[in-house]
Amino acid sequence: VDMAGPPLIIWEREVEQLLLYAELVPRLEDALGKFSRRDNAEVIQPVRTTVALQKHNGFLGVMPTYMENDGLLCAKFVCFYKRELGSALPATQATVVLLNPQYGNVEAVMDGDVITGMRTAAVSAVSAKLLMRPDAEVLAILGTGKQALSHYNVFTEMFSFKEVRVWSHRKEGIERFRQSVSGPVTMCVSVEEAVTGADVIVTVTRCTEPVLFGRWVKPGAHVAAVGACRPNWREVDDVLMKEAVVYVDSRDGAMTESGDVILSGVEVFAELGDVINGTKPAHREKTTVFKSLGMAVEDAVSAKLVLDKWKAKASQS
Ligand SMILES: NC(=O)C1=CN([C@@H]2O[C@H](COP(=O)(O)OP(=O)(O)OC[C@H]3O[C@@H](n4cnc5c(N)ncnc54)[C@H](O)[C@@H]3O)[C@@H](O)[C@H]2O)C=CC1
Ligand SMILES: O=C([O-])C1=[NH+]CCC1
Repeated sequence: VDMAGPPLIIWEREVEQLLLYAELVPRLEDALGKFSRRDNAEVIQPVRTTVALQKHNGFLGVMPTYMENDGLLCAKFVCFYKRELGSALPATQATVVLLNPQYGNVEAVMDGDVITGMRTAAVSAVSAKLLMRPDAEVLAILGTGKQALSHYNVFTEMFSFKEVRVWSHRKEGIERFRQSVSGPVTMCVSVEEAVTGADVIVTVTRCTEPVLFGRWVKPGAHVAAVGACRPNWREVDDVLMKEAVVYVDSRDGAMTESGDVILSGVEVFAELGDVINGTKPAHREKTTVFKSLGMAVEDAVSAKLVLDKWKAKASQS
């Protein structure tokens, strides 16, 4: 172990080349299951600490975790901002740090943007795998940013939808999105048009007020709600939250950070990890919402996968 040397630096392009959904998804399922077992000897993951960046209308989120049996000590620093509508600046910026749990030195510093994009989308895909109806045909994505793109990629890789619809508040956004994906998309000018009759709906906007309303959602649909990560931000309305069986990544995270959960007053039915562990049922036939906030264990197993693959590649050359 090189405790004195500088950490490895692995940046965006390399992370992009090394991370594959097919390898990431099973590791994320394992991490979600471990987290929900609440065994402190296995996983420690406190709710992330957020520091307000008042002048810049944003927050720094610090997301540490220790996964003892995996020998993983990791922290992500993620800044996220409430941007003006149409701002070209990114909504989030992230860096992941892997430490040696025995010695405490930093082993690797990695770009966290690709990891955040891919692990968030892959976890939403896991929620769909568990909670959507088996005959799901239509996917609707609200938003056309980074998360929209990663969600499109993993959902079309894992499932075969007959139609993928995309909505954004700006036409240019949808056009750009259409040009950056390899498969077909139906461009929608209104949210209602995009979600009516959809079997799976992904909300990946920067909205702080509801953009998806329950009255438009087909009974039995599955919604992965990914934006709105502050206790006073919303992306979906009370009608949808109350109609749905609500699943989350972390109960404590949702009760601390999710405006959609806190302000609608709904009861969280289960964590995704509970379903993976077989301790809570998957209500596929009902309308379901998976409220995602993002967890450190997801970043940790993603970063470990990147590091392992980086090392394997380095030893070959
Ligand atoms: N649950 C999780 O683990 C994570 C959640 N997020 C959240 O996901 C959301 C999307 O993130 P990115 O794709 O990186 O952002 P982005 O900035 O790349 O894309 C945001 C999208 O929202 C649209 N948008 C912006 N303001 C809007 C408004 N007022 N109404 C409707 N649409 C609006 C933009 O046109 C764009 O299509 C953010 O809220 C972010 O905080 C991000 C990372 C992880
Ligand atoms: O988990 C994550 O990286 C984030 N969740 C909300 C903004 C960033």
